[in-house]
Amino acid sequence: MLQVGPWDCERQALKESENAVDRPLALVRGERLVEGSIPIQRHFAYCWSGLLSRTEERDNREYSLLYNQPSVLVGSRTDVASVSSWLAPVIWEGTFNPILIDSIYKQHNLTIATTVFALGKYTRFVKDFLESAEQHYFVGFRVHYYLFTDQPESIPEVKMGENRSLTVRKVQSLNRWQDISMSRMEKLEKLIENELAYEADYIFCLDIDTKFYGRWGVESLGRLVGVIHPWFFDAPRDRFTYERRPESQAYIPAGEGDYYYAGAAFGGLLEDVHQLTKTCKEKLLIDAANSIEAVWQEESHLNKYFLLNKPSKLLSPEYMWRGINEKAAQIKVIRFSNVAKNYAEVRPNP
Ligand SMILES: CC(=O)N[C@H]1[C@@H](OP(=O)(O)OP(=O)(O)OC[C@H]2O[C@@H](n3ccc(=O)[nH]c3=O)[C@H](O)[C@@H]2O)O[C@H](CO)[C@H](O)[C@@H]1O
Ligand SMILES: [Mn+2]
Repeated sequence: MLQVGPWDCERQALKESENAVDRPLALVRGERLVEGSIPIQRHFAYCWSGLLSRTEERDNREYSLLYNQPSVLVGSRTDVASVSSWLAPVIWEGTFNPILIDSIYKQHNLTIATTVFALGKYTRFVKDFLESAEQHYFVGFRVHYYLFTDQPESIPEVKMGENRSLTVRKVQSLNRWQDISMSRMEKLEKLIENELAYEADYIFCLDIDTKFYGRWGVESLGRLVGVIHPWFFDAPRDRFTYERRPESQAYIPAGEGDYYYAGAAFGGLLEDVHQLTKTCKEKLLIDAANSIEAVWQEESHLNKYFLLNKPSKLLSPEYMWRGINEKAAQIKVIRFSNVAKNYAEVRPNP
């Protein structure tokens, strides 16, 4: 007589849906894995996906995470490079599994310091930046924002989630936007040196005239992290707007360079970003003493630094896009983007 157990019924039902692959990931109890067949494991994965925290609280036994087998033969993206020639990963949508990577980093109890500057009329960008960050940026992780401004009184109240905080620092007003932009390097150097050592593990330094539209999470963490500039990701390097005058410390000769990196976002471990900001500040000072200002200010120096000190991780332009309405075939998700601004109106000088 044919024995039909409860597992067989479930197995049958699941076989039918087996081709609807890409089920959400979930924690599954270890002993079920031995008992069930593959479709049954998937079934549990699916059914339990909403219950992770509750089952974890209830039961301290070991859990394993179910997900599609990673292939060593086929990359998940074939239209873009997901690794540099020095073997730094390039992070694109589809190259990582958000739930898996979150579960790995969750165990480490990390704090991500995040710096922004809003001087003069740029205070108008603060509200959208912070509100959108609360929705998309390292959700579920500890984030400490540091906001530097010449007008602390005009910084709006933004409701922060659990384990998230904002520190506002007053800084001196400056007359030229170029000086505001460049002065960030020194402020960051000092912040890391004087305050962050016991406060944070990683730091990201971001432009404020921006907004988050999609996940920016732990997949972005690395020792030294650069973001590929959205206007140059598909350009040959002779078109990159590197500083081309040998008199500047930011000089990069024709025929050299890897990528063109955005000045609007970089990060990494405190120590590595400290070294970066300190070096860029020193080079900016040497340039100033020689009466030369690099064509894209600190962004030019950042590009020189990254040429000599290769980032250990690269973020695709999904992490610093041109604008929410701008499209490119390779950009499947806009995570963080410039917001439109009238340069003449918002900047203190041309
Ligand atoms: C997408 C990108 O990579 N943007 C870079 C680019 O132009 P951007 O046009 O993005 O520069 P920007 O005007 O946003 O200035 C950079 C940042 O300086 C701050 N700020 C500037 C002016 C001001 O009046 N008040 C104020 O607070 C603010 O945080 C702003 O986000 O080149 C700049 C340097 O030339 C920086 O490297 C920017 O990061
Ligand atoms: Mn900007």
